[in-house]
Amino acid sequence: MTMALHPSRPILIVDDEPSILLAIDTTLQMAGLNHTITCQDSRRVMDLLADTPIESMLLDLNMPNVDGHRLLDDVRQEYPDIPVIIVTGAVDVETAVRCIKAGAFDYIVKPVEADRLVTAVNRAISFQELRRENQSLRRHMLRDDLEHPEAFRNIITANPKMLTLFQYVESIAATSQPVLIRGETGVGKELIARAIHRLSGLKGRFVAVNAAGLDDTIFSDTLFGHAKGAFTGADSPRGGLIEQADGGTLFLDEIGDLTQASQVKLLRLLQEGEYFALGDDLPRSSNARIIAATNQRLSTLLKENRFRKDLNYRLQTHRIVVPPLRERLEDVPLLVDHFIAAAASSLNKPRPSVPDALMTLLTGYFYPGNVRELESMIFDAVSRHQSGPLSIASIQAHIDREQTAGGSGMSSPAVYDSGDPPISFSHRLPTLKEAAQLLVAEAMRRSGGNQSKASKMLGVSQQALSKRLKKASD
Ligand SMILES: Nc1ncnc2c1ncn2[C@@H]1O[C@H](COP(=O)(O)OP(=O)(O)OP(=O)(O)O)[C@@H](O)[C@H]1O
Repeated sequence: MTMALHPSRPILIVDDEPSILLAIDTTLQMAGLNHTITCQDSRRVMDLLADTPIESMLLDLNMPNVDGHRLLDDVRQEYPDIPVIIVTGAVDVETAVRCIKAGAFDYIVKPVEADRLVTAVNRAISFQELRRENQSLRRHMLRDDLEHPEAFRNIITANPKMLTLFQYVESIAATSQPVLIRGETGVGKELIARAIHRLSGLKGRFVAVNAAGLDDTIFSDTLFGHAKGAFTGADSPRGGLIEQADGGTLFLDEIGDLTQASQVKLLRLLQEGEYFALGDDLPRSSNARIIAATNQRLSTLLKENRFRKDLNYRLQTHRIVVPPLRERLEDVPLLVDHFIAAAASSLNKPRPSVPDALMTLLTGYFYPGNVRELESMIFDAVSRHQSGPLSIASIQAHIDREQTAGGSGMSSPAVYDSGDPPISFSHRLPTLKEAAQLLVAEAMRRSGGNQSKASKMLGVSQQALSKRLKKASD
């Protein structure tokens, strides 16, 4: 029987003397702290930390090459969350004070007493558990600020902007005014629209219509229905989707694609609550609440006279902008977990684990197709999965394809290519923050996920790159 590893992340022991490494390791193992890594060469420590998330660290001070003081400073700077316990032969008070001032978690003098060592390490583990619990509580507290968190249960996020957006949704859900939801493709606009409907108290149905590519006749027929004989083949009258949304919500997706004629009809519906079925002169009335969505910039369409000002004005009462996934990369690990569980259950497979390198790749990607793209990458990877951790291959191949093809061609704000010239932008320039994320993602892709190579390409230290990737995934 294999024993469970404790703690879940390893304890790193750094000392240049093999006999001391062995003694400390054995003491910890005997106390049930069996998840350890030992390192005799202090020059390797920062690389090791970049590759492996650790729980806590035991650090000798007097070592050749990089001494413990310098390492303590570097670790505190790059990984301030890791508790560092100094284990040293130096008994003088000044050294101890200097280490504690530099941020050491504890200070133990050699020869090491087993009890003292085990207590210190256990304290560091409890400290880490408390810190993680705090983080998770903070996430929940943000949700606790909501009156009806259950309305958003299928929207996975820990992003403060999204949670503020949920609060706004709660405050406007019960009004009868239209709502306009903007955001790139696949960010979850329809999920938000459904949450609004759930919170609205409306008894009718939620009916979704996608206006993309519909000419005025098809749009009108789909939405408003037709009278008998309205056109060839209209042998009997038929109600449109607006009838099905009576007393409920009509979700009109891709309204930026509406023809001018359809825009006039939508405006009438919004202003008067009236519409005409095709081939009918008598107006009918509707009490459906309208939620419209678009992934286009209406300001651009307005300037180009492709969207009516009066319609835009009518839609502006309640506006919601859903941030793209690349601006809330902290959601990626949560979404990955969620989609892996969903995919494993729908494909009737055991849940594979996610290797760190895969998570690093995923948290450095630009996501032109946002959450939908992540969802389909994960489903694809799980469906190909045989055994062991989830393979990086299909996801890496997807990212490579997207990047060499210059994005998905959807509403990708920046399209770039791995050949020369290296970067070209489509609809708008990315912000500096986006451009930095883009470069990091590209370097990680070109280096096959190798941080050391990627950091050289980017001209930053591996620690700086690792910090950036970690920040994105925390
Ligand atoms: N935060 C989220 N948590 C879980 N699933 C999500 C989240 N956001 C989006 N999804 C999933 O991603 C997919 C796309 O979401 P949705 O259709 O709501 O996006 P959209 O912005 O309306 O896209 P489009 O503009 O292309 O119509 C859906 O399968 C949805 O369930």
